[in-house]
Amino acid sequence: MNLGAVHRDWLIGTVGDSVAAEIEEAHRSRCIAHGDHERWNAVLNELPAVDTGWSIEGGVLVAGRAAPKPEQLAEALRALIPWRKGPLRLGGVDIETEWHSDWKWARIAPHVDLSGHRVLDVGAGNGYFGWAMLAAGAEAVVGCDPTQLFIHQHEAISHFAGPAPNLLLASTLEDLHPALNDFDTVCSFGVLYHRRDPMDHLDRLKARLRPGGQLVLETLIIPGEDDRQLDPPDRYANMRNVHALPTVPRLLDWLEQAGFDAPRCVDRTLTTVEEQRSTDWMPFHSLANALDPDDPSRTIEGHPAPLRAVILATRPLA
Ligand SMILES: Nc1ncnc2c1ncn2[C@@H]1O[C@H](C[S@+](CC[C@H]([NH3+])C(=O)[O-])CC(=O)[O-])[C@@H](O)[C@H]1O
Repeated sequence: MNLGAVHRDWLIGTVGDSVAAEIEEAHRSRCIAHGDHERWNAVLNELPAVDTGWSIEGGVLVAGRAAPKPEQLAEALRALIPWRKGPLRLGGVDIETEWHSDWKWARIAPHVDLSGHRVLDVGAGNGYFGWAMLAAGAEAVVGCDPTQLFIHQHEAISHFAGPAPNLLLASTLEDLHPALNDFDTVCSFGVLYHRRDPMDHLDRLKARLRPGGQLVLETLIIPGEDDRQLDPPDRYANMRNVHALPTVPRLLDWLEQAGFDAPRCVDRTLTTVEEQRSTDWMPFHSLANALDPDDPSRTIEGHPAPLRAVILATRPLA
């Protein structure tokens, strides 16, 4: 899994030849380390050649002209299930993803100016938001995500979209090459609560920003105006890997402690079973299975149901 020419050229122009080669090699070796890589790669190699191009239409990422045999293409793309982030239309095939990621983006976009920005999207999934960010004027988006399936999905999307400065590197934030820094905007959507040490995550996000750059943080919170956090002792909404969930005041306090300027909350929204749901393209359990059937304001473990906040903050100039 090498990077496309546009992605390699962008890296070379940003970090130089030898570091770009190191980044590409780390990406390749992480992708091929997965036991399903050969199977996923075979799908990518069989994708039909179509006219490329992309646009976002009513929140749907539409990539590539309609393929001549849509049923065959749909069958091929099903081999990359579960499709979580979208909605997508690839080569004319509609992929109803688990998440209406366009709804999340609609809550974030009015508050951020990405014009001409180099953006880092941490935990980018299949890179859906990268396209939305390019459409909003970003110059280039570098996503990182350690989940190899999502990298293969990004390859499939890029096959139809054609060359674009929406890179997706197979890496955690912690392992991302140190030369990838000085971003104008760093985004972390849906990642903080998966980290055992939220302060460490915030420090790492700050380190990737240029002085004066903006952080856009989206994460699960709990309701309340007091300074508190929930540390789920076991699962939260069926997920094993959820750690601290703060109130907004506690979250803003974390950002101040991490040395960000002017942290502020611009949105709080309950996640609905319309926004996150099982579909033909993500046929496993989803949010509806994680809520108490008698009281959907609670998770099945008895915690407050998923509530998400969007926070903006700035890395100080000095
Ligand atoms: N250490 C890490 N570094 C980077 N990525 C990580 C790490 N650990 C996990 N991930 C990745 O973070 C993503 C979390 S999902 C949010 C996706 C998108 N942002 C969204 O907002 O829809 C959660 C959700 O669906 O809410 C997954 O793709 C992981 O592989």
